[in-house]
Amino acid sequence: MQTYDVIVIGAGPVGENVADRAQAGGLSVVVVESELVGGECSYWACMPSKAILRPGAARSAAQRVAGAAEAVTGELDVEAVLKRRDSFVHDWDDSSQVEWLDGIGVDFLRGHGRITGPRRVSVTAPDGAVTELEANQAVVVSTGSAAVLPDIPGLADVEPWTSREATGASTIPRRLAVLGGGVVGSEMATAYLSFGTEVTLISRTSLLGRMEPFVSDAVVASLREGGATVMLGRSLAHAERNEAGEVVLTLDDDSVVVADEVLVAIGRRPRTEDLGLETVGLKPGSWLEVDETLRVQSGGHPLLDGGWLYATGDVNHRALLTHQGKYQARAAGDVIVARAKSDTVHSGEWGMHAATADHKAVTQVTFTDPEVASVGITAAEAEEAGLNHRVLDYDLASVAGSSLHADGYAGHVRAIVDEDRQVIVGMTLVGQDVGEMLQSATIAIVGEVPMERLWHAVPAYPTISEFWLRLLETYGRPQA
Ligand SMILES: Cc1cc2nc3c(=O)[nH]c(=O)nc-3n(C[C@H](O)[C@H](O)[C@H](O)COP(=O)(O)OP(=O)(O)OC[C@H]3O[C@@H](n4cnc5c(N)ncnc54)[C@H](O)[C@@H]3O)c2cc1C
Ligand SMILES: NC(=O)c1ccc[n+]([C@@H]2O[C@H](COP(=O)([O-])OP(=O)(O)OC[C@H]3O[C@@H](n4cnc5c(N)ncnc54)[C@H](O)[C@@H]3O)[C@@H](O)[C@H]2O)c1
Repeated sequence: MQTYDVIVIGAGPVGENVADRAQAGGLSVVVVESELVGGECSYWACMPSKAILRPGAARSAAQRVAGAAEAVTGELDVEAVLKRRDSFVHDWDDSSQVEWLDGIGVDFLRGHGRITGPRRVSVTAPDGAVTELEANQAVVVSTGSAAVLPDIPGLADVEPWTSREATGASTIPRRLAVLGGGVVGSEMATAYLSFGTEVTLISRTSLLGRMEPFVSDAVVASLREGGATVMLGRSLAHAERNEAGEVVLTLDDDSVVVADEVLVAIGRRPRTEDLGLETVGLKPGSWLEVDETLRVQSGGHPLLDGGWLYATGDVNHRALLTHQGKYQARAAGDVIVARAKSDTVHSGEWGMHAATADHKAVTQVTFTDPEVASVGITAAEAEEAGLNHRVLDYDLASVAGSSLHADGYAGHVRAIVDEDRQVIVGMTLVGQDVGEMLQSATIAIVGEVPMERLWHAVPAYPTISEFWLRLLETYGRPQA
């Protein structure tokens, strides 16, 4: 039995950050990882997906500026794109990340971690060796999530791609069908379209359905303009591979889509099935519900007494995004230290040990073309919450900076204002390169900057950020 103050199961971006904060606070920490240190994000998600999206975005950006367009006339060099992707994923080798853990004084065990009882974890190494661990202070579950594969007749037999195969491909199919119009489906449709693949995107609903409605309209229009077939309001009924090796998908209206591969991107499930949750009164395979300090809700179960179990990142289902998970990790690592030292815990709204932004200011950039950037709530969510609010809309094409940025720039911004407090509580932008403008809205929301004060935050001319001024003009000058 080896004893540490903190045991972290899962060394994705989130687990790594919990370990870093707890260690920096003077606690002894061990991290357990069954695959690669760096997790899904580094090797099969954020980094490779953005690496394969960026060349298409760079080409389109040049093609939208007369003068530059004439200099960019060819197709993407897909081999070079994939080579650049491989450099971002370090050829799926995590030695630099393992070295980093070592450098910060965190111990590392490669193997599958399972909880065996209160504060106890058993680790089975790839060679079958078992190490038993005990935590003085906390066990933190940061095991992330995996792609959901629906139980649709024939689908498993066609060996569908998940996001792992889509982001890690070494050869590009001529035809790709994409099932699911969420973030993964929309981004991968965009990337493969840029490679010259014939893309068919099948979605039950509009695309990126939880966002403002104008988002789907813009992304669907641009995918179609780029040559993709986008089928909305359709689901998959049956799949098979024919003798020629093609994937034949039959949809609910009996229409048929034929492709070389099918990517299934219909959401995520928590990686908690084989984690020993049953040994502490929790349900295997469930998301781990946490309080504001990321401590797993005990539901009164005596085995969780003392609040020793934490869950950070995708596995707690608060916001399945790397940056939100890392934000939780900083709070969790610090609060474990505070509790260990009997220091004050700041768990109130916006306290340093509370993950308040998970409810009020989740940020997300979807790297479709046009990009989508969102923070806080949508108009529909404000309505649902019964908030006294006002919706401000502005056409980004009418901003001087955007017309300089790209010929025929198309885009839209919507802000949601809490009228009782006169502060912005949500913003969504669609348009080329809007991702880099999101942080200004995030600061306005988290800082609860009054509309009246925002008039003094003067955007530089001629930048796209002048949309701020246009939104304020739409809202109206403060009355004397
Ligand atoms: C295609 C795709 C693109 C994405 N792009 C973005 C993006 O651009 N921006 C963004 O913010 N988010 C993006 N995401 C989401 C992002 O990948 C996740 O939110 C993030 O990886 C969550 O981090 P995590 O540390 O919680 O989990 P993970 O990254 O999943 O890491 C969990 C780790 O735990 C390990 N593990 C699991 N079970 C055990 C066990 N029992 N014992 C030991 N180890 C275990 C796993 O091997 C894994 O390494 C994307 C997701 C996908 C699928
Ligand atoms: N740029 C980014 O920030 C980024 C990129 C990729 C992924 N991610 C994260 O990864 C997570 C997973 O992405 P995702 O796209 O897999 O999930 P998602 O939840 O974004 O979208 C899943 C889509 O599939 C649909 N769907 C569900 N069941 C279906 C079924 N049986 N048949 C057809 N459609 C079905 C849903 O209606 C939804 O539109 C997201 O929550 C996101 O936060 C983020």
